[in-house]
Amino acid sequence: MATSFTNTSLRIATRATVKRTAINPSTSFISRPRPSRALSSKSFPTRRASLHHGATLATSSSRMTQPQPRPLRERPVQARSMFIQTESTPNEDSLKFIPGVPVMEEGGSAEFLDTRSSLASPLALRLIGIEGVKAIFYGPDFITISKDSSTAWSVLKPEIYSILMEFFSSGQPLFKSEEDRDSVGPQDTRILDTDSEVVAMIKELLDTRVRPAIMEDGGDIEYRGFNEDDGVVQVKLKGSCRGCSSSTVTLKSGIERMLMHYIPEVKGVEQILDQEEAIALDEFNKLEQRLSKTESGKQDSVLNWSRSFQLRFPSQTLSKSPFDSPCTTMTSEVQADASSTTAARTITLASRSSQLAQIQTNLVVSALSKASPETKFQTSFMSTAGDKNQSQALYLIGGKSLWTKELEHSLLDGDVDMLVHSFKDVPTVLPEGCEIAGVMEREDPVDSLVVSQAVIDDTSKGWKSLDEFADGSVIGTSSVRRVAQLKRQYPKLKFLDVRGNLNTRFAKLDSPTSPYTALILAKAGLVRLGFGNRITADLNPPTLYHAVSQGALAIEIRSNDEKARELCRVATHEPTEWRCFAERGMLRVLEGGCSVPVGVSSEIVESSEGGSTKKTLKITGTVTSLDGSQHVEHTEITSVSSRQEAEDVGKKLAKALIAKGAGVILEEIGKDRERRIAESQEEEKAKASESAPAP
Ligand SMILES: NCc1[nH]cc(CCC(=O)O)c1CC(=O)O
Repeated sequence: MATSFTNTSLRIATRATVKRTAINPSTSFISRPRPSRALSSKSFPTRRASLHHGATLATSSSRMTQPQPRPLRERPVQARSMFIQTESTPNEDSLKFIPGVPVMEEGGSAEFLDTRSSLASPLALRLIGIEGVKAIFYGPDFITISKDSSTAWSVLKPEIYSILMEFFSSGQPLFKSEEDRDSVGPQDTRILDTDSEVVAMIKELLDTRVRPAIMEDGGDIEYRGFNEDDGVVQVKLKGSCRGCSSSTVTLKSGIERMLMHYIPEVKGVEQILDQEEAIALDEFNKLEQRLSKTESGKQDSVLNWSRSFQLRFPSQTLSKSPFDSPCTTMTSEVQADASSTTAARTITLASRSSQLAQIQTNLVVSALSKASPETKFQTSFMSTAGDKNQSQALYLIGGKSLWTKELEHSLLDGDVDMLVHSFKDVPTVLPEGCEIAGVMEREDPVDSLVVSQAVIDDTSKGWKSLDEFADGSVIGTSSVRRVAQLKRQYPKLKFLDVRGNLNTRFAKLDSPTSPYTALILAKAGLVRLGFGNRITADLNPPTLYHAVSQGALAIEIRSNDEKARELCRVATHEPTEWRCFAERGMLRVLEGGCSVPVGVSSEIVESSEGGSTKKTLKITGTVTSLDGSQHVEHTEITSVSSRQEAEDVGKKLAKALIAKGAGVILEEIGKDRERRIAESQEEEKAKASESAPAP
């Protein structure tokens, strides 16, 4: 990373918490019409096995001692459905390509550093043949490609995309033969009969705890040995971690501490470096020393920086979770003083790193660029608490700012300038210093029913609406709002949580062992991701009132950023803005986040009245008890002439709902949530004491 310090994108290059992707809508995403079926009926095995001592460790390890026969099979053909996503890694010269289909289907990983090793895999061979490509790494569902720093991604990407598309749509196997696959895959963490208990535990921890987190950032770690005399574990960092300076910090503060915590015999972790990595690291250390000596305000001629710098290492890295994504929690940050402004300011838009969030951010960028062609925009993606916690019910994690908190930190720190959110995920109360300055035109805000393909194809069923579903049919949704409203009208239906991105959800829906008859999802997300053709029916009010601000995108800025506010204003769709502010006004009074069963529907009707246009807001709000037994509904119809007035109508609506009994329903829900949170905390505590290290 040291070489990238020489330009003005200093903060970009060094903040690993912020993932950046250059804006180039035509190449960032390559999309084609979706097929009528889900991409893959196979969901990835999760490797986040929980770690217990003794017995559990032994049983889960035996799985690894007896490798299963793994027949080489044709890959499913994805001819019409390729959608390749890229994700930046903490290493500027490594990029994660996510084809949306499994890569290493049986788990594991493989790395190719030259033509010779690439002979095992036709895909790797083609990729390594691209001039400027230095290494290829296969993960479970991604391919990390590393380049030399003198070649730009913009030069490499088109060819990489076309090779990946061609390969994944051909149905060819990833490896030439089974032996080839076995020869490249990591054998390192397979637990052998000859391994001591300590080594088995190290391998288990690396495999179940460290590896999945590192893979998030496009890298991998390999176990290389354990010295019983001095207690040092040797590892090798691969993929995007190869030659990346922040991975050294990760190694020391994260992996080492964790291994030492669980295994008292471990006294340290040491990285095995290739020669060129050793040189790069040495350079980094020198630079780091130089930086810490640089005094405030002094000119640093070598790097041409004009301001003061701070070198900050996070002081506390392992407060709660023993190990999280290495580069989001443990990284060295070099930060330039943010006040070094230039005439042409580049506006950085940030969002979550999900595919939908990236698409939405790009939509906003193109709207802003249209409104202000002379302004430069770039994007930055990061994962949030909501993304990381995929297992717990949303209802229980509950924190209203699940999807926005980390992003808001970056905004307030001045690392980014605009946050792009699904408006429905934005809490009604924003942090001090932040505000919503832009609202883009809304997609259809309704929820849609997506019936499983098997049920549609089954001639004895062929159900296309909730009315037709047999008693006991299971609907997949994690939204208490949807469950509450539908329980009330369809007591025959059952509801089951479903999480993950849309591909994962469709895979769950269409799996042969699927418990679900159908899913209910926001139409806007389906449409934006190109899954519109999977919609079986829309569920309009009064069957189902949608979530507050559903289908709209909001741009959040720092309140003191006039330039950003001005840009947002031009790109704002006023009717959407007013409707959403009215809906949020209601929710704010009801004090609910997206996890309370509050539904809404709104419209603004324009009419001419004596030469001027009159805008009439019609808004209906609903509050339903969790079991569907109680339900209140109220409608306001008022003429409005500003966003503020619209918001006030929403507040008035909320008060009317409370007067009709909504307050009692919400209070009961609040109590229920507290009880369930307490229960799940008890469970966690019990689990934690079970798995605590032996004294
Ligand atoms: N809570 C998840 C969420 N947040 C935003 C959307 C996409 C739809 C939108 O922009 O409102 C979704 C998916 C869903 O509810 O199905």
